[in-house]
Amino acid sequence: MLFQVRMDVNLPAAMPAAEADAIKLKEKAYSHQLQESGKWRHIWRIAGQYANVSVFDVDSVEELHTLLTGLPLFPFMQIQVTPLCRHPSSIRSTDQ
Ligand SMILES: O=C(O)C[C@H]1C=CC(=O)O1
Repeated sequence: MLFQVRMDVNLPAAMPAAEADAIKLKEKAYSHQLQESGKWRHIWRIAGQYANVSVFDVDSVEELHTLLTGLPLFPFMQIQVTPLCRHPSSIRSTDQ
């Protein structure tokens, strides 16, 4: 099951830089692990914003929920989830 996920990050202005850097490092490692597993298919920065658009390939909505709530930055994110299905005009398989 494919889902588009938009993540908008809002770290508190009062958060010490070292704490923010530590969370971002954990987030990067978590994200790399999920990208390597194939669960997190795409991640794109939204130009000019501390936000991304990602595509997740998961077995269930519950799995997506578990992965998203496990993000180290989850407490500081607004997340929008959009289910995706194959477009009839697409020349690509869902594997690409
Ligand atoms: O920077 C972001 O968009 C937030 C988050 C998502 C992956 C990651 O490494 O950080």
